[in-house]
Amino acid sequence: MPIPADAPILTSAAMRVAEAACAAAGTSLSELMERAGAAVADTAWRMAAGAPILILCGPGNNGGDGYVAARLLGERGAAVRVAALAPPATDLAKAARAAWTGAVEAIVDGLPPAPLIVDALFGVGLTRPLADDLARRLRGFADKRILAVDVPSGVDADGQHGWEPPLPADVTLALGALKPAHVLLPTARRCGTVLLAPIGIAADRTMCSLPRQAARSPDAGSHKYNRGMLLVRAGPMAGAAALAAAAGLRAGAGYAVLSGADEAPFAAIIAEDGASYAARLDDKRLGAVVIGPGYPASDALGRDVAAAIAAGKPLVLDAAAIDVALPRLDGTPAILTPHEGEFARAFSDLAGNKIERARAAAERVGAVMIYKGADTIIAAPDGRVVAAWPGSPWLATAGTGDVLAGACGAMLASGGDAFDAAVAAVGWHIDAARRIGPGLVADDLIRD
Ligand SMILES: NC(=O)C1=CN([C@@H]2O[C@H](COP(=O)(O)OP(=O)(O)OC[C@H]3O[C@@H](n4cnc5c(N)ncnc54)[C@H](O)[C@@H]3O)[C@@H](O)[C@H]2O)[C@@H](O)CC1
Ligand SMILES: [K+]
Repeated sequence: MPIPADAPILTSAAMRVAEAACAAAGTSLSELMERAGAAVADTAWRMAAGAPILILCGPGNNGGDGYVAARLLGERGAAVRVAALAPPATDLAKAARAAWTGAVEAIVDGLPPAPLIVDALFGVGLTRPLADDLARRLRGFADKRILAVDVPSGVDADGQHGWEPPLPADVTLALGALKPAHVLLPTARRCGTVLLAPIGIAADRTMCSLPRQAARSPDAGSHKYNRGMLLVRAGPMAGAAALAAAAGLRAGAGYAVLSGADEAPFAAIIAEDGASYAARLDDKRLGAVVIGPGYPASDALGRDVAAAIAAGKPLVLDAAAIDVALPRLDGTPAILTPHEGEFARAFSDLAGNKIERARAAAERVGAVMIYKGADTIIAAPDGRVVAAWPGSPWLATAGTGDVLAGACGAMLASGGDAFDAAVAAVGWHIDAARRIGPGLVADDLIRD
C-alpha cells in the first residue's frame, strides 16, 4: 500500500482554506475542479486499460470531479458511463454535470457494473456514515477495480471517526494534498495505493508523510565522536538495551556505550558496569542517552532517569522511562517513543485522532513524540507532524521498539533537531524492516 513520500497532509478545513487562497490568487475553483477531474481521468484511463468504466457521482464537488473525468474520458474515446446518487447540489458540480453530454443512470439495485468503478460519491464533505442501502449497493461492486476520488466514500477524511468505507479502493487519488484518513488506521488500509494529484494548491507542509531517507554516510571529516556518542542505560533485561545499543551503531552512531551490562552483542560496543554511569553522563562528547528498553518501573529507573535529565543530555525515553521522566523533563531535548498502551497510560486525557493526540502530547511535554503503531505518528512541540504509514507489518514483533529507540539515540547523538532525528530514525527502521521482510526478528535489524 504505497503512499507518496514527503507529501503534505491537510485536514478538510485546511483544504478549504488552501482552496480559497488559490481562488484569491487567481485560479478559479472551476479550474481546480477541471484539474482534479483531469487527474482522475488520467488515472482511470491507465487503470482501465481499454475496459469500460463506471463513474459513481455524488451531489457535491467530489461528484463534480467525477462528471469532469467522465467528459474527458469520453473525449479520449473511453467506454465510460455515469451513475448518480442525487442531482448535483453545488454550482461547480452542476456546471460539471451540464458539460457531460452522456446519460446519467441512477444508483439502484441491479445497476450494471463495469470492470473499473470510479468512486466520486463523497470526499472531504462527508458529514455522516453512508446510508445502509447505499453501502449495500457499493459492496456489490467489491470484486471490481476501484479508483476512489480523494478518499474512498464513507471515510471521514479528517480521521476523527474510524468509519470504514463499504467499497475499499485499489487506488485512491488524493486531490491537492493527502488527508489524515490516508495515513491513519483503520482507514489507511482501505485506501489501497495512494496517489497524489497536486492540482496547483499551495499546501502548508507542517504535516507531511514520511520523507524518503537520504543516505547518512560519514565523510572525510568524520570520526567516532563527531558521528555521535551514544549511551544506553541497561536495566534488569539487559538484552533489550543491548539491542538498542547495537541498533545505535548500525544507524550511524560512532561510539556506543552499554552501561549496566556485562556483555554486548558487538565487540565494538563498550559494555561497562553501572558504577561508571555518572561519569559517562558527564562526558562532554556524549551526544544522547537512551533509557527504557528492558527497564521496568523501579526506584533504580527513577534514579537513572533523574541523573540523565540532570546531566542535560538529549534523551530517548521508552517504556516505563516515559512515565518516570514526564514530570521532570522541563525543557530537556528528548524523543519519547510510546506505543499505544504506553501513550494511553501517560496521556489518558487527550482526545482526537492519533495526529491530534500526538501533537498535544508533544506540546504538553515539550518533547518529540514517536507515537508508535502500524500508523506511527511523529510530532514536535511546535506542531510539525510526520505520518509514517505504511510501516512494515514485520515490525510487529518483540524487540523492534528497542531497536527504534537505539536508532533514535544514534540520530540524536549526531546533533541537530530532535524532530528531524526522530523522523530519520523511523525512516531507517522502516527501510531496514522492508529490506528484511518475511520472518523478520528484531536481531535481524542490527545484523544489517
Ligand atoms: N478542496 C479543493 O481544493 C477541491 C475539492 N475538490 C473536490 O471536492 C470535494 C469536496 O466537495 P464537497 O465539499 O462538495 O463535499 P462532498 O462532495 O464530499 O460531499 C458533500 C455533499 O454530500 C452531502 N453528504 C455528506 N455526507 C453525506 C452522507 N453520509 N450521505 C449523503 N449525503 C451526504 C452533503 O450534504 C453535500 O451535499 C473534495 O473531496 C474533492 O473531491 C475538487 O473539485 C478540486 C478542488
Ligand atoms: K470518493
